Amino acid sequence: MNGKKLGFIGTGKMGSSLIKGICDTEMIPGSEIYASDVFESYLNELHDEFGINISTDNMDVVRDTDIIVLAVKPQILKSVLSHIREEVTTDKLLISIAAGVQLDAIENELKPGTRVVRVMPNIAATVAEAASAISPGKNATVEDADAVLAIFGSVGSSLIVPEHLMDAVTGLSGSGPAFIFPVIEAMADGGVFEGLDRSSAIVLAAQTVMGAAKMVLETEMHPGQLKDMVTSPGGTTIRGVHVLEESGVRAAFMNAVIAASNRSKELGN
Ligand SMILES: NC(=O)C1=CN([C@@H]2O[C@H](COP(=O)(O)OP(=O)(O)OC[C@H]3O[C@@H](n4cnc5c(N)ncnc54)[C@H](O)[C@@H]3O)[C@@H](O)[C@H]2O)C=CC1
Ligand SMILES: O=C(O)[C@@H]1CCC=N1
Repeated sequence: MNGKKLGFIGTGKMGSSLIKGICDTEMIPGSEIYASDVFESYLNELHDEFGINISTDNMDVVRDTDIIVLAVKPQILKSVLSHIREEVTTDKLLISIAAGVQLDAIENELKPGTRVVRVMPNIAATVAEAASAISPGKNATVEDADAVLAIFGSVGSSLIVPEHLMDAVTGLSGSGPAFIFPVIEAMADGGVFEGLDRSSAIVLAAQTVMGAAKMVLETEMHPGQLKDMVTSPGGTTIRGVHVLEESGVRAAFMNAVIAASNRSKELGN
């Protein structure tokens, strides 16, 4: 980070997840992180746990830092931008993680030449396993894009996508953890139905999802090929796969991603 200070405006679920992930991985020490929120209790918790600098005034964060993550709800982003506009000089870099809000809508609220990068991370930043996609704005430099890739790469994986695909990313990996948590819960329910205790069932289900994901990422084999490795002819797994296919599970997951992407498009209008 070359001594650059990082700021967060908004320390709710996503802001605090990013701060926790970044502090835990020691990408940036808490003493170099500044955060503001309207709720003092969120700030105090983060200050006590990670030693970050806190304020209830967003202007303090803008003044004291070089890179500022906007982690407020899309619906209030515009009012936050208009409030901080005068302090956002061209030597600062703004990062928006707001779902749906397009780069030009952000840039238009700020002074000409302001450097903005749009990012869609996910909540797994809190355990340094986020999937993040990044789209640099028209004034962002290559160094800006690299810095943002490094920050979000420190709490998971990060890649660059053209901005028109950000809604797709939001539907897939931004919202995706909420599609997988119920899968883990439901698989554990199945285990409980068959007699396992709840906590063992949850550990077995969660580890199974993590192991399957790791195999996809590390072997680079097609998920279908990996599925075939588990399904013995006439065995147990194919019986379960048949039930899932009868339930239309693939279409349900596709439709969930499409619905969430469509909502992201709506938020941008
Ligand atoms: N929750 C998630 O999994 C993800 C959220 N996002 C995006 O992150 C952003 C934040 O979402 P969440 O953290 O889920 O929402 P949240 O509601 O948990 O956090 C928003 C925070 O902003 C604070 N806030 C409200 N008005 C403010 C103001 N004027 N100045 C400073 N802080 C203010 C709130 O007190 C709250 O702590 C949204 O734009 C969302 O689209 C992106 C990826 C994943
Ligand atoms: O549900 C939402 O709107 C936010 C954006 C992606 C994940 N959570």
